[in-house]
Amino acid sequence: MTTRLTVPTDHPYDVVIGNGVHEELRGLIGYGRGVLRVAIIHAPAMREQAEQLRKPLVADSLDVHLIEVPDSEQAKTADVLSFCWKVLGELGFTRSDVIVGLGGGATTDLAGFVAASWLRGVRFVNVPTTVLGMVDAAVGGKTGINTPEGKNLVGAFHEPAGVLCDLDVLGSLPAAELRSGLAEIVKCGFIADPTILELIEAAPEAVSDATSPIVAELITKGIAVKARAVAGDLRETAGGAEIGREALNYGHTFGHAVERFEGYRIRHGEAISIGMVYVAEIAHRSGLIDDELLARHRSILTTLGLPTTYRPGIWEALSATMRVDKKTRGDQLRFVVLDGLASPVILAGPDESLIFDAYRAISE
Ligand SMILES: NC(=O)c1ccc[n+]([C@@H]2O[C@H](COP(=O)([O-])OP(=O)(O)OC[C@H]3O[C@@H](n4cnc5c(N)ncnc54)[C@H](O)[C@@H]3O)[C@@H](O)[C@H]2O)c1
Ligand SMILES: O=C(O)C(=O)C[C@@H](O)[C@H](O)[C@H](O)COP(=O)(O)O
Ligand SMILES: [Zn+2]
Repeated sequence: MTTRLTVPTDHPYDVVIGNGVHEELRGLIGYGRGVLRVAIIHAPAMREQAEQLRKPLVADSLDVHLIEVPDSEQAKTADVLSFCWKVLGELGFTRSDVIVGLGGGATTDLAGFVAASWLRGVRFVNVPTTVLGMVDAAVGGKTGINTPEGKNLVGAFHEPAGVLCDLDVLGSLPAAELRSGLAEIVKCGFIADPTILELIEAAPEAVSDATSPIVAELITKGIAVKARAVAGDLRETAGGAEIGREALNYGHTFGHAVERFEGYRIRHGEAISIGMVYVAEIAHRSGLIDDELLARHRSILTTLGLPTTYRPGIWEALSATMRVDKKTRGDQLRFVVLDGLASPVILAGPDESLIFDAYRAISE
């Protein structure tokens, strides 16, 4: 079965989800727009998939180039970005040409930013190959790279022309990468769709197979949450009572600080898992959520084999990194917290002692 979800922004686009759907790439690229060249940006591990995507496009007389970039977070650097610009320059890549980002979230974040920055913006299609990429990174148009000072500090909002989730590629996904993607799906459950949590809690063992129907259902539900969140607030500018897209940042203020402290040797979803428990502790200590909802964070994430604790004794470093989080305004830290299940709100400027105590509660 093929599912087609539309992300209803000002420039709506489709997310196609199904098995063996790679041929749909043609439609998402959109041949009617004078496209001559396609550049497929991919990590080394995705070389075979890139060749597979290339064939039908070449048969359609397109000039298709593969741009191989380093794996994972090593791709999200200014040097790699600059390398991609050089290749596009040499190819004579024009505004009617199309970039394809093929791989996990790190690759699609980079490829999206290459597309956003080249000639001030060319079309791009994402072909995510991890659960995390499908459910989160490839959708919504947040693109970018890291700097030595922090995660995703340079980037642009640039929406893809389409997203192609071929579930067949998940057969080779390592278990740890599946778990990492499930963390972002659990996030969607806590902030917007508790049926996600119920599905996982009812059959935790079933979600250990990335190719199972339940994982496909969870991916579809997660994408639906993301599509709704970005639809009305693409640039994350909603304020006041309407939290908008910032809800998707649940667990990320602390999670990004952990990623940076670990030199990106921890997976994004693992860091976000710790970050969600951290922020649930903050909400609990602020009287916003009860014991049960706090405990539910620990229990579902632990059931999935995700971390819920972090190393002690490094508060100063984590706190300093959290201050360059994009939600910070002036010197005021802002956290996405819950004031109930599926009810995300912003907590601005919590007491330093409260956020430190929450750290102590999760560190061991
Ligand atoms: N733009 C957004 O809205 C957004 C949302 C969430 C996360 N992100 C970003 O996404 C990144 C994390 O993405 P990720 O978890 O996909 O990690 P990743 O891109 O680092 O990929 C993880 C690993 O899986 C490998 N891999 C990819 N597909 C595979 C497959 N089908 N089979 C076997 N191995 C495969 C990759 O080569 C890599 O080694 C982070 O940089 C995070 O900041 C962005
Ligand atoms: O799409 C969003 O908005 C998100 O916040 C999704 C997050 O899961 C994702 O990790 C995103 O890259 C974080 O963005 P940032 O703005 O905090 O860098
Ligand atoms: Zn994330």
